[in-house]
Amino acid sequence: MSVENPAVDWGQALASIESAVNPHIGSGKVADYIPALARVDPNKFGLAVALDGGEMHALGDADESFSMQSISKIFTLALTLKQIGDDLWERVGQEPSGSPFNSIVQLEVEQGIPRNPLINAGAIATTDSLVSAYGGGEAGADKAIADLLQLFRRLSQDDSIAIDLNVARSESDTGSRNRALGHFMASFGNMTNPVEAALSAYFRHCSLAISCRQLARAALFLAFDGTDPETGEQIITKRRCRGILAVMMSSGHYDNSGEFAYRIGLPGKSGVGGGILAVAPDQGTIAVWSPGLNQAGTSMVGSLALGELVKQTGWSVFG
Ligand SMILES: NC(=O)CC[C@H](N)C(=O)O
Repeated sequence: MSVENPAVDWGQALASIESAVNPHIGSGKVADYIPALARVDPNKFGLAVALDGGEMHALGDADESFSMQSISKIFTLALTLKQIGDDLWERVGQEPSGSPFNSIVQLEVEQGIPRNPLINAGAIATTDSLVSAYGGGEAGADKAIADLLQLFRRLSQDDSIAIDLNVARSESDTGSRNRALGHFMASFGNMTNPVEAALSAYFRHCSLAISCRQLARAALFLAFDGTDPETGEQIITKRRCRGILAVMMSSGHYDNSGEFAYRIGLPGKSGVGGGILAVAPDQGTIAVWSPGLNQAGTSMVGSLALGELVKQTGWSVFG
């Protein structure tokens, strides 16, 4: 669906992004329901664009690590589809929820089947499938996380990427809502592992610490039909890559997904750590980070930066 664009003048594009975001740096509200995230400096802003062939353009705090949070759900989904294939879709839907990320209301009406793999309930169910694919229980959770971490390190070409265990602990200590989602799905028979085992993997993948530069590099396979354009490694098939991008477009920002698609026109995924990953098919990936969030949990300044980037590059998939 992408269109041919003339070469982008990156010097000019980054300068326009910088002047568009500067007056707004610090706006929005830092997530505080996970105490470890509340301590992050709201004035941070970083952006990185990764292109085919290793070309990279960056701005601001692009080398500083932040908490990946729900952006990790994309990589968990990719690895789960690789491990168990389309069986996943028997227990998780593909429809937008129109509800907040941690909502429980639809689950009762829809018999414990979460709307999509990017809301918390759907990501917990997906993680549960992944844990089972690695043998199940706490040992399966540890193996799944070890493999996911290894995938990140390989894709970002950086072995220093790690899980921030303080954030993971903080999430677990305040994780009543996610536990409720897990047990509620279990009551409908939609959990295969003990809820705590699935959650221990879920909290850990949400707590991966990563920089914009590392994230943009790691996600590049999503812009090139599931294959890392530099190494040639196929991470997922073209068909599944297309499916993941479709789910990102329709559900990547919860009840803010429609507005994001309207304004930016790229498949994306936000996290309450203030990161947003956006994918421009056949062009490249963009990772942006600024901790202040809007009501739906999407970075305010990050989304402004993406709006300006699309204006400068013409990268919207809608032409
Ligand atoms: N939207 C998000 O980034 C939410 C992820 C967070 N780890 C949670 O479970 O609540």
